[in-house]
Amino acid sequence: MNVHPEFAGIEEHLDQNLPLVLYKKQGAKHLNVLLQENEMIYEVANYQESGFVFSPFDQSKKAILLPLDVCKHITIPLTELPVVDEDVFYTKEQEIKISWSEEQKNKHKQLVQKGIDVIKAGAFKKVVLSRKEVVVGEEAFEPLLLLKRLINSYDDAFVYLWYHPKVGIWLGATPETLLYSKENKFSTMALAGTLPYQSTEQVNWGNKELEEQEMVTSFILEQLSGIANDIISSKTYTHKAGTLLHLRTDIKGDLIPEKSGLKDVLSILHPTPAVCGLPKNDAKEFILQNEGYSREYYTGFLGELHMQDGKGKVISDMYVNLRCMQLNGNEVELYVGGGVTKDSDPEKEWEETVRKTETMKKVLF
Ligand SMILES: C=C(O[C@@H]1C=C(C(=O)O)C=C[C@H]1O)C(=O)O
Repeated sequence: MNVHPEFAGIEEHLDQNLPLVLYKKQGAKHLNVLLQENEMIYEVANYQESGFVFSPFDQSKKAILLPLDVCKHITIPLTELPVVDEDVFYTKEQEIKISWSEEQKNKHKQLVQKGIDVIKAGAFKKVVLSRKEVVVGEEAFEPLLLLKRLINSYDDAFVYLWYHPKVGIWLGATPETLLYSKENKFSTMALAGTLPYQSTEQVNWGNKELEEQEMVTSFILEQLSGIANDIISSKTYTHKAGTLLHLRTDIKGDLIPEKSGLKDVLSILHPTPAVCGLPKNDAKEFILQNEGYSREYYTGFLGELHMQDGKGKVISDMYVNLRCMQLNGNEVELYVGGGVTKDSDPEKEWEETVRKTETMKKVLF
């Protein structure tokens, strides 16, 4: 097997502390690489730029851009990535390391209970509540090795490694598209509701999951109705994401250029009730006041802004930053959450977050 000649350059780029992103789309056979040639931090100004966007959850904070005109852009066939130890499809069954305490568990359950109480009191209908879990390894984790394992494990996800010396290293394998657009055509999805995958996708979804996913679909349809034409939504179906199942509805249509640019569409959609809640502003306020930590880029979005696809067409292709982690030497911070409604059970919500950490933990050890 030939290792692609550019690969050494990527390692060197990381060693030189220069910004980069490496990413693979669902089912793709190649890795995209953008290597920024200086260490400046560029912010997205108006979403008319070209490059790779990395946006935080909290829109009052700026999104970062790796601008195409200061980046070297390479694509590497997956067959030419370096071989790693377990380089068959990564199916290793392993014991998942526990890295949470009873105290953290109780804290999260109390947060969920508070969410339920506020919903029952009529303040809002849904809120997505999350937490951060820290995993400590015996030695420093190797970002490129973790990326390779994520690629091997989650072919259906958008898998990435993003680095900026002023922000840090983030990695993830997200199942959720925020917005794809080509000319005036767009597509998005409503993804919510979670069950463990236990060797079948034929599962009976409960009312809680059906309702919380429906809220996401209705929100998206309602928000887009003023700025898009010919909106079509698919049937709601079960979508497998690693060891989890979600409910998913695909939505597509035509944007009305006079009514909305990409910036407007993104600010209308983000954060959707899949990661924030409903009504959006009340839920967001509750999150910022009560979660007790900063989500940073988790549940933000990331992806291509006005870049060429394989056929030379200019597209934008953004994903919600889920199943993600921040790497810092031998410490990894995992970010996980779940949707809370009046029918939520704090114990089950806790377990759901534990299962979500497994997506990342599987590739750490
Ligand atoms: C918030 C997360 O995931 C989101 C919440 C889901 C849920 O509440 O069931 C399902 C998929 C995602 O939209 C996460 O993975 O941390």
